[in-house]
Amino acid sequence: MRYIVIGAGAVGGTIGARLHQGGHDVLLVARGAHYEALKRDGLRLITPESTETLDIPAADGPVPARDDDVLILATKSQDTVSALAGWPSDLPVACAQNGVANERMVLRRFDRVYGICVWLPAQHLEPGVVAAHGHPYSGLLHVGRYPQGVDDLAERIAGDLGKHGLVGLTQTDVMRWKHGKLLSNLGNAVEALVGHAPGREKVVEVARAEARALLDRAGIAYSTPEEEASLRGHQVDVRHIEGIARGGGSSWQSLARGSGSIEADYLNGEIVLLGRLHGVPTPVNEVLRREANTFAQEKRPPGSMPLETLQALIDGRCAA
Ligand SMILES: NC(=O)C1=CN([C@@H]2O[C@H](COP(=O)(O)OP(=O)(O)OC[C@H]3O[C@@H](n4cnc5c(N)ncnc54)[C@H](OP(=O)(O)O)[C@@H]3O)[C@@H](O)[C@H]2O)C=CC1
Ligand SMILES: CC(C)(CO)C(=O)C(=O)O
Repeated sequence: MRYIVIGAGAVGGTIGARLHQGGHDVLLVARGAHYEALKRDGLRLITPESTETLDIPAADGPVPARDDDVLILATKSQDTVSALAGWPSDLPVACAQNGVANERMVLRRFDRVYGICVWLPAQHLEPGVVAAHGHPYSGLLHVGRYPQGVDDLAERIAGDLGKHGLVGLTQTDVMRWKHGKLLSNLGNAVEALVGHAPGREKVVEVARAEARALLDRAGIAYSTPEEEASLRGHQVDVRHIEGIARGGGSSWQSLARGSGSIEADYLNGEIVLLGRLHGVPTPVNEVLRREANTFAQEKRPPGSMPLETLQALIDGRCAA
């Protein structure tokens, strides 16, 4: 089997590197300066244990497909549709992404779709260089067929992911795990806006409570942090890699790179969408979605909004 990792950034780069180290055939798909660096110098993976430069083939777009290809999609959700353009729709696609919208978007064009719930703290440091902060494993990945079930390919993908540096598990209800992860990722926008300001956890908790109430009302199941933690256990302890200040999670990194877009429409925005579908107001997640998008569009630095400003915007919206 050949794993084609589309979007070989923080998560995709780490997954591609770990699969390659586990002895699998891997192709990394990237673009711009990152692609040029991968092609010229290989992928440098920095972990708490070691730094290795891996010679993994790279491409900057679709290549002639093989029967045994599996696409691992690891772009931000806003790039899902464009990143898959040109890839044959008879290939299986596994979405190693946050949020719960990707699998459905992909299923419009591809009939074999898998969800991967990704617990893998990682950072795309510069072109060609990725850091994965988990120790002793870089990440825990739950794999399942979308919308539900486990088939032979899901077993194979989980097994292959688990061969080197990652923990791969199958789940018959992978979207339940991804909804649990979505609740956790509602904090991404808060971190991107106010950084690690003391007291920010209160805002995050209000956003999560708003979302949990909505998921309950909509009858959507989600894994709990306790369930997740009991599986993750000590397998993915986040270590500060010497000499690398982590900064923040994936949304924080989008702002730090000045990429002009952020995943908020698919994280807090997923709650806003669901609220609209069910006629339930979601003022807290609405403000977080809107402000994160504004920050990204205006290329404002991460963490530069005072917590008091964010709190006042939320209070104002809740009172309206
Ligand atoms: N980083 C983390 O710690 C974690 C992230 N996640 C989730 O994983 C997913 C990926 O996040 P992350 O790895 O952080 O994101 P990154 O931005 O680091 O990586 C995504 C990569 O996809 C590339 N890309 C986008 N469109 C295309 C395209 N058409 N062709 C080729 N490459 C493309 C981007 O290129 P460019 O830079 O040019 O846009 C970027 O290099 C997200 O859903 C995120 O929420 C989940 C758990 C942890
Ligand atoms: C919080 C974290 C790192 C968990 O893996 C994540 O999901 C993200 O950065 O988006």
